[in-house]
Amino acid sequence: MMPAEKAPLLLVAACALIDPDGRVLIARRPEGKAFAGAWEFPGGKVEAGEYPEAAVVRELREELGVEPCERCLQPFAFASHPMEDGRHLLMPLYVCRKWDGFPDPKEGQEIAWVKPHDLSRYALLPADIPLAAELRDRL
Ligand SMILES: Nc1nc2c([nH]c(=O)n2[C@H]2C[C@H](O)[C@@H](COP(=O)(O)OP(=O)(O)OP(=O)(O)O)O2)c(=O)[nH]1
Repeated sequence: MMPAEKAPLLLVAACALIDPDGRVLIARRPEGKAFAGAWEFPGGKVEAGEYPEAAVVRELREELGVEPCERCLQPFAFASHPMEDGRHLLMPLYVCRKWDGFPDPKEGQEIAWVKPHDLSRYALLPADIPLAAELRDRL
């Protein structure tokens, strides 16, 4: 899709949790959500007045019951992607290697710990495909 010259931005913040073996946590969007069945990095929309790191902490808590160390969220890459509804997605992706708690899917989503070079085997959301390539090449 050709990007439109003007489009309202949708700001979403996401995070790749990295375990001690270098695997990345991805989650499968549950039934009932837009893009159900696609794999993504945990995260969600940044609320009005919220900064992106706080949005990541809030979403990881809500979706997975984990408490990342906010200082340990490391900016890694971003997605800039035209959406089908006419908006334009801008999504910083952080990486995080330190958190409290054990990731436990709270919203019926499936989760997987995946080696970066295996991320391409999963049906990721389109905006995430270049991010997966960056994780493979730079992590
Ligand atoms: N969380 C997340 N969203 C992504 C990724 N890649 C991508 O294109 N998106 C898109 C899908 C959605 O259009 C949007 C995020 O919306 P969402 O529905 O997950 O956010 P949310 O949890 O705040 O949603 P809600 O409360 O409105 O249901 O960003 C990704 O890796 N992680």
